[in-house]
Amino acid sequence: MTAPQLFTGRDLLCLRGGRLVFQDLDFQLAAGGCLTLVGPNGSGKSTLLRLMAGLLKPLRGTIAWDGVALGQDPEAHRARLHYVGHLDAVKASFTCREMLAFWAGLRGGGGVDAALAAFAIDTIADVPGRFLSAGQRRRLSLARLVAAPAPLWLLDEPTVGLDRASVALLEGAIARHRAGGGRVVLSTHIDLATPDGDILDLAAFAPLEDDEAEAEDAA
Ligand SMILES: Nc1ncnc2c1ncn2[C@@H]1O[C@H](COP(=O)(O)OP(=O)(O)OP(=O)(O)O)[C@@H](O)[C@H]1O
Repeated sequence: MTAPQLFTGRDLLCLRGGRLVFQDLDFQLAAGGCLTLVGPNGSGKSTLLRLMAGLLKPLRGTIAWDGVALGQDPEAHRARLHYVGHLDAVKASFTCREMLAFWAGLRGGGGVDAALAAFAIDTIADVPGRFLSAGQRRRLSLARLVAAPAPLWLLDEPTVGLDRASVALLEGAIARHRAGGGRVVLSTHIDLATPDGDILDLAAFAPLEDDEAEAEDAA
């Protein structure tokens, strides 16, 4: 029997702006898994998601996919993930359908109609980005997860701006992704249904005052 492929972080320590954000942090995520990052403002949830995406590097520790450190094959890692951050990269002049077709084209996916349906934006498929409400823009940003499948979803506060019905649509999309072996890491300040998922509380990895002073000296 072969060992399951794991997405792992070991002994992570991260500085931002010369300040220690978290230390001694480990995580592990198997196929079909979901990891929910919680913790107070500034505890490092967005920072950890950016490390997982390969957009930032830890000062110490290693993040690896199936035992291969992200730095060894950054292109392969970029190709396997979708990162949805706080900003919705929606073009003002593109309709929802055009935007999804553009994203799908970039990633070799073709599920535009499925993506429109998954986030109930089929009724506004031909509305240009400039006319979308905040919640509609967010739904469009999330729909690209479905338009161009990728094994790893990294979602930074994906529910911001969503109404209750849209939160339920997101929960459904995450459940289907996981059922197909996909992995999800998300940060949230609200309860999101992620059955059998794991929770990582960033508050548990906050530096002690002495550690902070040391990090500032070292930076
Ligand atoms: N670009 C940056 N330069 C310097 N420091 C930063 C930068 N971005 C974030 N930080 C700092 O890193 C720490 C962690 O921020 P981060 O955004 O990861 O927290 P968070 O847990 O996602 O917070 P929130 O719940 O408010 O979204 C904070 O102290 C923040 O001030």
